[in-house]
Amino acid sequence: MIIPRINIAADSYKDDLTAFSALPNQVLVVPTPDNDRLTEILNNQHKDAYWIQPLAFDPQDPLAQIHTLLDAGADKVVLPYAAFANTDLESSFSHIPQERLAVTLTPAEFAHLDRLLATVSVFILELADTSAESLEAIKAAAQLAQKGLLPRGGVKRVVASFASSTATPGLLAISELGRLGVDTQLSTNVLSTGHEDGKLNLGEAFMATIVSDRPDGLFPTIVVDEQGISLGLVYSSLESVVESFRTRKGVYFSRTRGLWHKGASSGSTQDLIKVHVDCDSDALQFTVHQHGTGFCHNNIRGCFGPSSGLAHLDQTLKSRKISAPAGSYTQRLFKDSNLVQSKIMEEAEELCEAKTPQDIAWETADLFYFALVKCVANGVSLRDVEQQLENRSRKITRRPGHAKPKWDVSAKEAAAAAAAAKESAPTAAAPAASAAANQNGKSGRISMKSYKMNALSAEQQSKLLLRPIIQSNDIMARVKPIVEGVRERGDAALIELTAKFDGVQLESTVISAPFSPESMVLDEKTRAAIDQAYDNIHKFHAAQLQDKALVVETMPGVVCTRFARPIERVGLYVPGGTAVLPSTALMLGIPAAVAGCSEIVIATPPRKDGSIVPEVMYVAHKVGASKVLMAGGAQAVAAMAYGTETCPKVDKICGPGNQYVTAAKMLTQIDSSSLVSIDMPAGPSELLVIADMTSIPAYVASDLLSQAEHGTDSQVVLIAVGLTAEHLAAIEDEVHEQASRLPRVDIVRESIPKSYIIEVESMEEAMKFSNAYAPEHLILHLEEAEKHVDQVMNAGSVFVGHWSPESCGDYASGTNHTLPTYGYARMYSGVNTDTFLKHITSQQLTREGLDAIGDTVMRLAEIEGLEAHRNAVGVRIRDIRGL
Ligand SMILES: NC(=O)c1ccc[n+]([C@@H]2O[C@H](COP(=O)([O-])OP(=O)(O)OC[C@H]3O[C@@H](n4cnc5c(N)ncnc54)[C@H](O)[C@@H]3O)[C@@H](O)[C@H]2O)c1
Ligand SMILES: N[C@H](CO)Cc1c[nH]c[nH+]1
Repeated sequence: MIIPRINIAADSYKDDLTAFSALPNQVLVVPTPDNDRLTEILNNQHKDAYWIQPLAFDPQDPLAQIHTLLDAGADKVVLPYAAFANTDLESSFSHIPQERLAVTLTPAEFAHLDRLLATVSVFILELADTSAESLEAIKAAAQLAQKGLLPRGGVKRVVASFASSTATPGLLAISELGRLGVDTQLSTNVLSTGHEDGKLNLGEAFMATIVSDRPDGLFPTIVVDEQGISLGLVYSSLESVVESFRTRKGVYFSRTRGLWHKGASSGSTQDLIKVHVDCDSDALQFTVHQHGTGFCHNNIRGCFGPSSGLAHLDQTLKSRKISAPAGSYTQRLFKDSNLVQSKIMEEAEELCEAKTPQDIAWETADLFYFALVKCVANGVSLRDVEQQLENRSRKITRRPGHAKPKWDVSAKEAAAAAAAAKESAPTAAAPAASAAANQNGKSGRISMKSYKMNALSAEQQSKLLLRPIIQSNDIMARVKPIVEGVRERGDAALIELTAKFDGVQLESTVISAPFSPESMVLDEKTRAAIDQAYDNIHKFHAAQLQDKALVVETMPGVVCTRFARPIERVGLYVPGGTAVLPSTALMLGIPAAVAGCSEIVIATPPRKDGSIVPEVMYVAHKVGASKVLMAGGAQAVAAMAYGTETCPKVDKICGPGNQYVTAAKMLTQIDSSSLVSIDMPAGPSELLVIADMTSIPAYVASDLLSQAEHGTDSQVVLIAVGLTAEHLAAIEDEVHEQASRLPRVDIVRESIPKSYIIEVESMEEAMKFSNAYAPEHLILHLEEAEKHVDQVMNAGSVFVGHWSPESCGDYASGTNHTLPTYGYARMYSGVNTDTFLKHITSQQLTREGLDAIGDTVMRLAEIEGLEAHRNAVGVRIRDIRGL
């Protein structure tokens, strides 16, 4: 093997680095370790395996300089024997891995080689000539040094170094050294990638130590890409290697075509990165950067098939960056760095929360995907990332590796434990202590972002209308196998998924009516509250029922009718993930019962003990549900959509839920084999408050927080109409103070930063923004609030004036709380009695009526070319008119 010695003090050093970069190692000779050129070379993230040979060290602290060089990415530091001569090797060098140190020895110092065997891995023997005497000396040294393997694998190396051009060895001498297992180090002054007088050709010198074991004298050559992934197997000849070093391209020897410049005709050329020789010096490995479609003539990347895993993802993303299909998710990610950032944070959090091996693999895959999107979007390849890892592995001084305080979970847990201990102490001040404990070690003000409408561009205003990002593609990918599992394997899948996601091992999945009294035992106060809520909600929803048919005589003798019929079988999803919501059972069950649905199935996640909360069971009983399905999430929706052995298939699924529930509703709705419809895509709760100077800060803040506490994805918005700075500050103070006292402060700490305040000058501006946002809930904290209801065009439900907290609508006033979110209030109504009805129309015509309308129908049928339609009227008209 040839090892070029590059003097980086020379003017030609950059050209030399490039010309000899394909060799596995280079020795860089530098005047001192702290050399600017060297720093620049080592700062390049694609460091080569450089052996750094400083000619002079700081005598005060040579070890510190060696550490610095190794940490900076030097593969080895080359020291003169003098550095080891009068030192206790054990105490000075044992902390430096042997494979990171090389020593230069003059002929007079060869005898000391023995002493260094446990400290260095490379012995560079300086030779004045290639005389038989010199070769004999180096042979003896080699026999001594090459005994045994290095502790971490690999072998010790002996290198013959020829200092001056007068002593340049010929190819024969290099070959002879190679047979002894000795590498040859040569100054770049005596090497050339071309053919220059008085210089050795690099390719020829390189090949001098390599011996083919084939009758045709060729060298099997494995071609790999930058990541070491095999592209194919080819053959090299002396001539092709010489040409490859000269052009720094992939050049091989084709047994049919001779010298083969890869890609010359196809365009799939290769930049040469490295040439390695195998351990017994009879085969080569070319590392290349492959251009074009790939290496293989079958138009794929490699002859052994396409790449897989991260390398495949890296290539796919790179090609998508050039030509992603318009509107594709990846294209959206490339354009929206905020979206990528949000996804990385989201996936990192999910990975931290993942517990099972399957979930950890899933979340890691998600995180890798978005991280790689960020890399590719910014021109960073997977190889660059791997290079960073390799660079880090070269450091010998380790960082402590502590997490930043913001992410230090142990510190947070310690703080939470301290706060909890303080809370339980008899002298602790209850509210403050509970706030500290509830914050789970987090501190800092809980505040919404703030904007002034007149400072925002139209584009910025539109961005504010978007809800916190929900990645439907991702969620869909997770939900699909769940839905398919339940469709194909019914109850068995349901039981498995409930164990996985809800941590409950169920024996059976459904409770059938009549429900046992023990399952719905409630204290009096709770029962009375549910009863009163039930009565009000029932009253309001019963009033919506039009039990009389609509009858209109559109022309004399032409009577059109519309009448309602209940949807027979309905499935009601009652969320139960982060909060148990019997109120949702009321909001869905009552209109279904009022509408007259004959089969009502209520699905809700079971508690850890495998039971359903008695409040939900009591509501199920009151609304006449036939079954309670003990399942949550996508699996519950799938069970109701397709039916299982125990869960009846329903015709419509209603109810809110998290993103898995919503995605499953949408998936099953578009599957025509399920024949199921849904109410609407109801997602994370949201609220918009419009407040003027008559608003009461504590009330405004309490309303905002009432929805912010639902989930981390909830969003609340405050439109401040002409508020003074003091008034606004009072609301913000209330938000922080009230939030800090909430048991669900952890959720609020995540949802409030996704929420915002927007200051406007007038009510017109406020209403315009609110209608564009189309909130699920709208609260008017305004003077004479009722006068503004007329201007509300888009909202799920409106709460008018200071005395109408949104919570009343959530529970008991009578209106429904299952409402459209994400802006769907532009086109959807909240759940109501009609949700559980379908309308059928009918008509009856008299003889006179048909006579009067007949010509119109026949003409229109004629225009559409539908003769049978025309004839159905014509055949009767002929009788009526006696034609
Ligand atoms: N718009 C409305 O009218 C309205 C009303 C009430 C509640 N909500 C909303 O409903 C939502 C309720 O969400 P929730 O999570 O508390 O309860 P949920 O019942 O909707 O979801 C819980 C279920 O999600 C599934 N799940 C959890 N992690 C999963 C994962 N990693 N993969 C697959 N499935 C998983 C589990 O099966 C679990 O049973 C909240 O966003 C709330 O704001 C909306
Ligand atoms: N606010 C929710 C609708 O977005 C419903 C609810 C249930 N319990 C309390 N609130």
